[in-house]
Amino acid sequence: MLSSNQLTQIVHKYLGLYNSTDCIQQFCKWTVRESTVGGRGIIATEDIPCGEVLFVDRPLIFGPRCGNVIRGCTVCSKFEDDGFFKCSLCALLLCSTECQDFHTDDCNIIAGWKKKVDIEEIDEIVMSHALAAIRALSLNQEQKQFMSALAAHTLPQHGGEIIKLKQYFEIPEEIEKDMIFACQALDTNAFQIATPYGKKEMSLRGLYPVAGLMNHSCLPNATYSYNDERQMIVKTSRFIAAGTEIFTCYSGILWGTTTRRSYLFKTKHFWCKCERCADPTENELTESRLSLKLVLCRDILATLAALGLEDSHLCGLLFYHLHATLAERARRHPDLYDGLKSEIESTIERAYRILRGDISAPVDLELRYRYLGPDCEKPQQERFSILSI
Ligand SMILES: C[S@@+](CC[C@H](N)C(=O)[O-])C[C@H]1O[C@@H](n2cnc3c(N)ncnc32)[C@H](O)[C@@H]1O
Repeated sequence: MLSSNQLTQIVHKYLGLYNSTDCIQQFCKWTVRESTVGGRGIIATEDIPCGEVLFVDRPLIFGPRCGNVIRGCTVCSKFEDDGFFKCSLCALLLCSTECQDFHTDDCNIIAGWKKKVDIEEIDEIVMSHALAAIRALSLNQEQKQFMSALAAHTLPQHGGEIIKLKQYFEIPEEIEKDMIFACQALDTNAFQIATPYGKKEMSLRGLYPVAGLMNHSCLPNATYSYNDERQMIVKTSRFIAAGTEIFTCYSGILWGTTTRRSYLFKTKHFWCKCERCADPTENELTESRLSLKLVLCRDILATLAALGLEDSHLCGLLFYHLHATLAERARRHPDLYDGLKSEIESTIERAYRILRGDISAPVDLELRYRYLGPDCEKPQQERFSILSI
C-alpha cells in the first residue's frame, strides 16, 4: 500500500506537475491525504476560490460502458451506421477503414489469444464491454502502478465482462487476472464520459485516476466537465477553505436522500457518510418545506409544458418528485389519502413512462410505480410500506 506522499507524487507526475529529471514541482493547492469519509481523498492545502481549475485529468483506459446494448464502432464510438463490419482478426466492430487503421493496438492483443469459436460467433457487445479492461494490458509500468493504487471492488460480479470474453478466447491466467483487476478498478472509479452534444455516439466510461481519488458528497464542492480530447476538467464549484476535503458527486444531486443512498450502495457499495445524508431534515421535510416543494414542482412542470417539453428527462424527474411529495403528505396524514390518491398514481405513472429504462432514473422509480401506481391493488397501508424502506 502506497503512502499518501508516494501517491501524491505519482499523481503530480501524472498531471505533469512534477518533472523528475529536473526535480521541479509546480505549485498545487491540494494534496492526497486520509479522508474522513473513507480511505484517501483530495484535500485543499490552501484556500481555493470558486470556479478555479483544480486539475485536468486524462483516462488511463476508456471504452464502451457495460450498460450499452447498442452496437457501435469501437474506435470512433459512432452508432447507426450501415457500414459496420467485424474485424476478421479480433472481432471488434468497426465502421470504416480509417477506424480499422486506428484499432491495431487493441487488435494485436486480442488476435494473440487462441479463439475457441469462429469470429462470426463472437458477440460484438461482449467485445465492446470488455474493451476498456483489454486496453489496460497496454499500460506502461508507471500507469499500471497508478491503476493498482486505486480502490477496487472485489465482489464476484466485478469482472463479469472477462468471464464472458473467455467463452470465445483462451486467455492466459495472468492476463485474465490483470483484466479482472482493471474491471474492478473501473467499476469503483470510472466516470461516464459525456457524449458530444448532438452526436450519436456510444456512451463511454473512462478510468480517470486522479478524479478517482476524489470521494463523493451529496453536497459537492467540485464539478467536472470534458473537452473534446476526453480530458476531464475538475473545478471548484464553491469556495474551499484550506484543510477541507474536495468532493465530487457520483449520484444525481436532485434525487431524494433514500434514492441517492440506495443508488450509491447498489452501484458503488458504500453508505454515504456526507453531511447531507447525515441531516435528518432532508428525509423529514417540515410541512412548510413540503408545501414549497409541491409548489415548485408544479410551477416548473407548468413552465416545461408551456415549452412543449412534457416528455423531457427533467419533466420525468419533476413528476417523480411531485409524486414523492404527495405520497409523503398522504403518509403523514392518512385522512388526506383519498383526495390525493389519483394524483399520487398519475404522477408516478408519468414519471415511470418517461424515465423507465434510463439508468440515471431514481432507483426506487420502479418500486414506487408498482406500489403507488394506478395498477396496484394492495391496501393503503401496504402500498405506503415502501416509503419507510
Ligand atoms: C472512487 S473511490 C474514492 C477514493 C477512495 N477513498 C480511495 O481511497 O481510493 C470511491 C470509494 O471511496 C469511498 N467513499 C467515497 N465517498 C464516500 C462517502 N461519501 N461516504 C463513504 N465512503 C465514501 C467508498 O469506499 C468508495 O467505494
